[in-house]
Amino acid sequence: MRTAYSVETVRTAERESMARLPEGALMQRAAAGLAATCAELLGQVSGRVYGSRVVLLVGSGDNGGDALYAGARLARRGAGVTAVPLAPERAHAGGLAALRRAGGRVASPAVAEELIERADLVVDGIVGIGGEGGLRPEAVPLAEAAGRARAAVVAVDLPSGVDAGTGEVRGAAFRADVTVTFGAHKPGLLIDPAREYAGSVRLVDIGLALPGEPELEALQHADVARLLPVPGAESDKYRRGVVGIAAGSARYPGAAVLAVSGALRGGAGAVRYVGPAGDAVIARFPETLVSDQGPERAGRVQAWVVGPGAGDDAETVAQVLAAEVPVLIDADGLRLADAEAVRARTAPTLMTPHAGEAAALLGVGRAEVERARLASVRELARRYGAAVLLKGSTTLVAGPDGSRPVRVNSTGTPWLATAGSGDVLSGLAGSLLAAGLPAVDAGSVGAYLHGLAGRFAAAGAPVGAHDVALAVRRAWREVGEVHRGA
Ligand SMILES: NC(=O)C1=CN([C@@H]2O[C@H](COP(=O)(O)OP(=O)(O)OC[C@H]3O[C@@H](n4cnc5c(N)ncnc54)[C@H](OP(=O)(O)O)[C@@H]3O)[C@@H](O)[C@H]2O)[C@@H](O)CC1
Ligand SMILES: Nc1ncnc2c1ncn2[C@@H]1O[C@H](COP(=O)(O)OP(=O)(O)O)[C@@H](O)[C@H]1O
Ligand SMILES: [K+]
Repeated sequence: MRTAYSVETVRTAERESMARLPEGALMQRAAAGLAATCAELLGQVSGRVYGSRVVLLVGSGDNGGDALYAGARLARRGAGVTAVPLAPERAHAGGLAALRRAGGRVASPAVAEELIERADLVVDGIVGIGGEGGLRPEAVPLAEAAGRARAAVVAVDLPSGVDAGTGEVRGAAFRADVTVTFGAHKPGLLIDPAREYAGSVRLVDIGLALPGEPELEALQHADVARLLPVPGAESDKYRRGVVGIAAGSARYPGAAVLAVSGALRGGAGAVRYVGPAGDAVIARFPETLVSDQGPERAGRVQAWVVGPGAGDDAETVAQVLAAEVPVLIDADGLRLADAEAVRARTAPTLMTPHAGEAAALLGVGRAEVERARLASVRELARRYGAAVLLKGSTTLVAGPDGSRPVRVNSTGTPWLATAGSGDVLSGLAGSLLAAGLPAVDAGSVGAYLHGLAGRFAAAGAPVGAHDVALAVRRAWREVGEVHRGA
């Protein structure tokens, strides 16, 4: 499990470690890790460290201190290192002295853009977890120059300008090729839009003992492998779970077919389809149990999926919400569901909106949800008393009370932004619910497999939702391998 901790938790751990260690020890560990990554990148960009040109952009806090000490290490290896302190009188004094002792130079912000243009490596040490608000105006031209330059850009702890705790980006921010972060991932490094600014993220262990719960957790292969439902010798199709799919309409029969295609690959022993698209479903998947009697009379299921392509069929949604089994609500179902009925449910509920649907439920604009995904998913979970999976470039899954930790999915690909791929996900996650997974696990395991399947199906070229459904089996096998190997 990969985790991310809030700034507050990291600060507490930092204080505890500092009390035990000699002064400056944490910063030296951070700087050593940072310098190692810088040296590696210089090797890639200019073939060597010796003789390469490095520019340090230095703010007035410890983030700048990290950059200066790392710069001193590079200067000792023969790099030409120039520091540009944005507020020279307040730059980290020990760091500046160390850089000078190692042969590094110090330049005025007036020449920063020129230096950046000629650099092999730019180190963004302007601001880290002490940052508030967006990048300050004087730093904006530097971020733009770094974006234009051919130099590799390394961010210290975080790209300056992004919000460490939420992943929000207000205005300009540095775009890094690599971010070297210390002690723990910060939530912003795993959540868009900030995640995109961070490039690839490397964690340097500086020996922090992190107490308390993480803010975010990301499942990895081994975690998913442990959660996958696998039939035992005594299993039969009913014991494996029956998932009911109440989806599709005369207008959107394809949504039903796609939800069923996901459900057939999610571990339930049988898929029951209820709705007006039975003929289309059977034509594609003869193994489906089809009924046109409505959810109440369709026969037993262990979980329902309701909503994909459902049009305006509010009665079906109401019937599903009244069932005493886990329910996944997606797409039109989210619009048609009565909020009181959702809150009154006693069995688990998993809602799976994309940003637009989440915005409609919260009564805000879509951009607001995309800007603040973590707060949005938590707020929805709290309001509905339901687990919520917020889809999109970063998929987040929050438990019913929106508390910590929220799961973040790391496997997706933008190729998944294709019509109907959400329907596949709802069938898949619903099937996992029917197989007995708790709502947050069903959502996060579903998103994990779906993301991996999207990668396999796409392999660098466009895909349709159907291709994603087909690739779920490969994703499952790949994850399962870890388990068998363990
Ligand atoms: N956690 C750990 O264990 C360890 C942490 N370490 C490192 O310490 C870093 C945290 O250091 P920190 O607390 O000194 O804050 P930091 O991020 O340098 O920024 C504060 C300064 O920036 C300024 N400033 C504020 N907002 C701004 C903005 N929007 N745009 C521009 N400037 C802005 C503000 O200046 P002022 O308001 O005074 O002008 C303030 O003085 C952390 O990220 C990591 O790198 C490691 O050394 C080892 C162990
Ligand atoms: N930029 C992106 N990066 C990664 N995954 C994405 C991106 N955009 C969309 N997705 C994923 O694609 C799927 C789209 O679902 P949804 O928006 O419901 O589409 P539809 O309604 O057409 O099925 C979701 O799983 C979502 O997380
Ligand atoms: K930074």
